[in-house]
Amino acid sequence: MTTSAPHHAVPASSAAGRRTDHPAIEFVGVCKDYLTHGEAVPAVKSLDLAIAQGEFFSLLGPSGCGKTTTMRMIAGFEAPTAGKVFLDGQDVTGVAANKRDVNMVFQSYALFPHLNVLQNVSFGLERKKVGKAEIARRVGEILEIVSLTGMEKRYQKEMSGGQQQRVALARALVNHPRALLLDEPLGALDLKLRQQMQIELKRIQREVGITFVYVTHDQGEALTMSDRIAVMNAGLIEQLGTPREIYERPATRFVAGFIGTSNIVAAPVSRVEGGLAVLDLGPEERIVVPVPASVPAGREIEVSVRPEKIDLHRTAPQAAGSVLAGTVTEVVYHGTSTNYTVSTSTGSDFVVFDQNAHDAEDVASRGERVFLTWAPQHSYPIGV
Ligand SMILES: Nc1ncnc2c1ncn2[C@@H]1O[C@H](COP(=O)(O)OP(=O)(O)OP(=O)(O)O)[C@@H](O)[C@H]1O
Repeated sequence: MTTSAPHHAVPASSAAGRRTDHPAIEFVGVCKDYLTHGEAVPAVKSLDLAIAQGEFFSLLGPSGCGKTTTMRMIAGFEAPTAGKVFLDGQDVTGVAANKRDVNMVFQSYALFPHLNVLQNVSFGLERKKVGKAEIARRVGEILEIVSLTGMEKRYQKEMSGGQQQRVALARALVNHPRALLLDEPLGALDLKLRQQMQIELKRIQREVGITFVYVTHDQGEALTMSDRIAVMNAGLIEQLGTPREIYERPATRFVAGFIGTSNIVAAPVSRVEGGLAVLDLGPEERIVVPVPASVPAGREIEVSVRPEKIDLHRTAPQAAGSVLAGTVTEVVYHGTSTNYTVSTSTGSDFVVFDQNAHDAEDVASRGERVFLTWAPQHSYPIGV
């Protein structure tokens, strides 16, 4: 096993009883090329990343962006073409997968069909020759955490998909790995069960205190469960932050478009007043957005605003912030909200989510002229 001097220090914390001054997982200048038909094709390009002890960390991005490759390099199933991988401050770049003390959970549960729940979860500990009483204690504890107490005698075919995934989780957690890697583990479940399991997974992670690295292309899933998210695109991290930071302040156009729905307008700054840029779009139409002092009048910027931040009016409003006029082209009733598409003079269609808190006669109809307003702090410039 190759080891190096401790890498660099972060505040001490504990995960599964482990105390260390290092990130649970760290990538330094990691690149991964795959050799395809004699040609090196980059899958991960220069990744620097530190995942804290006990963190629920998600890698989020579209198909082919390099999420699974990144995960496989943590597990040791792939070796980086360049750079180093550290676990708890220890250089594991050349260490075999079975010596890394990380476990993986996949979409397919890969349970032993001829073993019951108890036997499936005990299997790894028995192979490690852990004592019978200790196995019973640890298995009992983990089955309680994943809410499977009472199902010890069941076989795979006698359980629902969600229950099978809990067994797979219990089996992966029972020997207290340094980190648990989860690759789209809820992909096979239907929507309702998936949403239940998202909340359950977060609770389980909090209870066991083990670092979870979660791979998904589902932004809702990542926003619901993660402490932090790395949004990946074409082998690079586009943005790394808390769910709120990623959603409220997408750093790039890609992130703004990939996470939720964004309305984006590009226009020159007419003037800057007290930290707010005003983009005049017509006699009564303007966008008002906070900008840093470095943005001068005359510069074209892209401004983004989320659909739920916009108020829709059927008569011209008196508003201090942004005002746009437009025509409703689409009205879709969603139960909790009505979603409007509004064609505006900016050349972009705007999407507005209107909470259904008012009477049915207040709903605007297709073809109607409407006004959109939102507060300055609810829009932000992209990449400024
Ligand atoms: N073994 C391999 N050989 C050659 N190319 C590969 C191999 N594995 C992955 N790739 C390529 O590397 C890139 C990243 O793949 P990766 O599986 O990491 O993406 P992903 O984000 O996990 O995608 P998905 O969500 O579809 O699983 C893709 O372009 C993929 O085609």
